[in-house]
Amino acid sequence: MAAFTRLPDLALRGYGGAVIAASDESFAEKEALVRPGRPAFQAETFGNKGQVYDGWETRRRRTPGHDWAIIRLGLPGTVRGVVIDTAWFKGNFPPHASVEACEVAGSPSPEELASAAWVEILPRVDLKGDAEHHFEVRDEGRYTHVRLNMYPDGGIARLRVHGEVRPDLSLYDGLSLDLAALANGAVVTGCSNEFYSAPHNAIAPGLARHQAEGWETARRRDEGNDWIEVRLAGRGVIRLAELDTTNLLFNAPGAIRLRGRDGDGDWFDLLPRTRLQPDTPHRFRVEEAGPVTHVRADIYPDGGLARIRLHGNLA
Ligand SMILES: NC(=O)NC(NC(N)=O)C(=O)[O-]
Repeated sequence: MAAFTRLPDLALRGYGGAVIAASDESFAEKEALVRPGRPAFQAETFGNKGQVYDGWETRRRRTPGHDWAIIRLGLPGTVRGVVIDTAWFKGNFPPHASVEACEVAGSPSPEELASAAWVEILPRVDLKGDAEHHFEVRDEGRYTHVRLNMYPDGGIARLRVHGEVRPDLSLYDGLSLDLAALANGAVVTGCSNEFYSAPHNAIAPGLARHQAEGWETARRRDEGNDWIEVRLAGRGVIRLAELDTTNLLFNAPGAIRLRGRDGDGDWFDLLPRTRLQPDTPHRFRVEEAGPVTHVRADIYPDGGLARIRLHGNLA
């Protein structure tokens, strides 16, 4: 698997991504492109529009041109790689695709985006049927939207746009914010175990609807404890910690300890070892702590967290 897939998928529906326009979606809906999870398939499930696919599928073109879809990134940022997945599209995959990107502030309509300064971040590539294609992107731009082009027509199950989140934090000037939020530019820099679900889930937007939408570790069989480390959105002072064990009923940690460090400095306590309850959104004030750039949460002994939110102010 390409290294860039460790980075968050900026287009993911759960991160606020949306497919806002497409040239055509006669056979299967464009929204599927940014759905989480592997594409599903059941043979010979014919509806009134043909075989049912978990993906975006256009009609067979009878005119020149090509099909395209515009995706608003939920998290604007720099793209390091894209995954174009033609899963289950075997006799109807597009033989070629390309990806463009643009940066437009605010909330532009699809019509307004037509005249944006689109940059080709992935030149036309060859595609196979029923395959996950990984393409590295070498472009330092910050983008808010991407346009997936397929030549000439066909079906693509998923588009993943992995990269580094680059939010516009000027909106928060003078205000407090969640310094640990992925959407604000925080990133998980390490964790002890991610057997069941990814640590980035713990700093994702919104609430976890079930256990798999949080971070969950395997059962520990030694004397140690699990932990997660986050590089904050910026250097800041934390005032309030929200430590959410929602959906962890029989596997919530028994306790948690929060420590912070400022750059390369030593770790110091933000929250001493504190008891946790299962399936509970705990809130704790953080008193008298100096500015930090990184936070480490130690959970005892294992389990995971649905969410970790660290509200405060940029220093
Ligand atoms: N059997 C098919 O999948 N046919 C086609 N697509 C759908 N969805 O039925 C097609 O023509 O590309």
